[in-house]
Amino acid sequence: MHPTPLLSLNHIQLTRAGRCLINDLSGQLYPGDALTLIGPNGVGKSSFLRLIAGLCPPTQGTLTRTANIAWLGTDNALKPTLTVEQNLRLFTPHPITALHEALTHLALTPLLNCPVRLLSYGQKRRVGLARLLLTNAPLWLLDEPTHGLDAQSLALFNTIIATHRAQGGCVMAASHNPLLLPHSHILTLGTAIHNITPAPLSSRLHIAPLLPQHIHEGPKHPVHPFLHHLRREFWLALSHRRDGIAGLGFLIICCMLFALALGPAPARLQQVGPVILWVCLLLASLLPLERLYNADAEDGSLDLLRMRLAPAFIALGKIISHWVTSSLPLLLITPLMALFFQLSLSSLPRLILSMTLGSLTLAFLGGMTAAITLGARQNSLLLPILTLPLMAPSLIFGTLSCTTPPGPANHATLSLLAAFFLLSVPLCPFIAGLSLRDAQS
Ligand SMILES: Nc1ncnc2c1ncn2[C@@H]1O[C@H](COP(=O)(O)OP(=O)(O)OP(=O)(O)O)[C@@H](O)[C@H]1O
Repeated sequence: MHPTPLLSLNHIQLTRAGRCLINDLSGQLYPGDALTLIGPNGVGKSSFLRLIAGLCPPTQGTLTRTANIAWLGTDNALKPTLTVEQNLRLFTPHPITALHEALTHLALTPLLNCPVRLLSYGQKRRVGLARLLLTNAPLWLLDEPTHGLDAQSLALFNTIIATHRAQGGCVMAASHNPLLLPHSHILTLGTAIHNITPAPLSSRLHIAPLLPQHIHEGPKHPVHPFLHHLRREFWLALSHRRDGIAGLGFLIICCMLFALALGPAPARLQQVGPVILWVCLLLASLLPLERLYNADAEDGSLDLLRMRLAPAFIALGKIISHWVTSSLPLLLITPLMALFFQLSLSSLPRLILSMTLGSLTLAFLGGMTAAITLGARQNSLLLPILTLPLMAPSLIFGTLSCTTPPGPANHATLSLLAAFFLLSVPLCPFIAGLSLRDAQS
């Protein structure tokens, strides 16, 4: 029986920025195969890999993958403040034995507890390669995988590639070195006709034609990828506690300054207090939004997330974790802040309910605008300019709900506030997802 191809390309065309990079490319890759993409700078090697990874759609043609993919881009998708072990556990929790095995294969065991910011370029690349071993995905897509590696690391790289192929895996790599992967098909980009040059027959004979059931897929993850994503986001937010502390500091100082400026006039303080609290919460919650997608986009993690989850779910996970780690602590200290404005105890439940609804709406709107402005220069300016006007209706009804006496009018303002929130729940992650997809492709 003939093995099933892991990847089939059928008359693929790829155009970027109006330039045709690939035209009418067809071919298949089977278990054990390797393909090296070569060609001068800017010819489309990375773009082609992104196309195979599903990060960039073909202009024409169809692509069929029968195997999961593992991705190593030009960035290693590593968080500088986390250790090697924490970075490797960030995307998927692996059994400790698998992790140690991967680290041993890449001679990284002594660096297990070292923060990634202290590693050299080549050591970071080796951590990126270790992540490949942990994915258990049969199809590896590698962009300049050996960049920065010394002779010893190159030998380790060759060993893991050979082992992966012998186990029925398949490797596709962009490189300026056509000899990077031994016995590899070669695809030279930048020529008028793109053909995959087959590897020499003799070199392919020693690769056993493994059947798909022989592909090493490893254990399936027990928890849904969205829960992994949420877990990762909470973990990262906790490791960036400074952002949360900055928001708390901002809220406390602003409320204190307003209370001092207004002076000891209880009636005035009670009248404007809820409005000031509302505005301060809004501004404090905006502070960490700029980093929501930027950090992951810059280090290549967003590409890895895209391969596991639909973009709308990436946005949803980030919005939830942003609200829990940034806005919830602000809400929890609201009763204390209310003391500055001498607000009565009886007014607190309404104030907290309206601020909760408002901060949730802001998290969803901010999650959407942060995705829309991703990649834009000056996005730290654009973000509040886009978000704050969208928040205006919630701000108006939120502050009204705190200042109107209990009754039908008050219920109406709270209901409208809740309606804005409910509207933002499906709409904002959806729009954010579209923006993330566009920003990456
Ligand atoms: N997001 C994008 N939007 C539009 N055009 C892009 C985008 N990314 C890359 N390009 C263009 O696509 C072309 C191919 O780029 P790509 O990065 O795929 O080349 P490459 O062969 O990998 O280059 P290198 O060897 O320098 O890494 C270039 O002309 C580049 O300007």
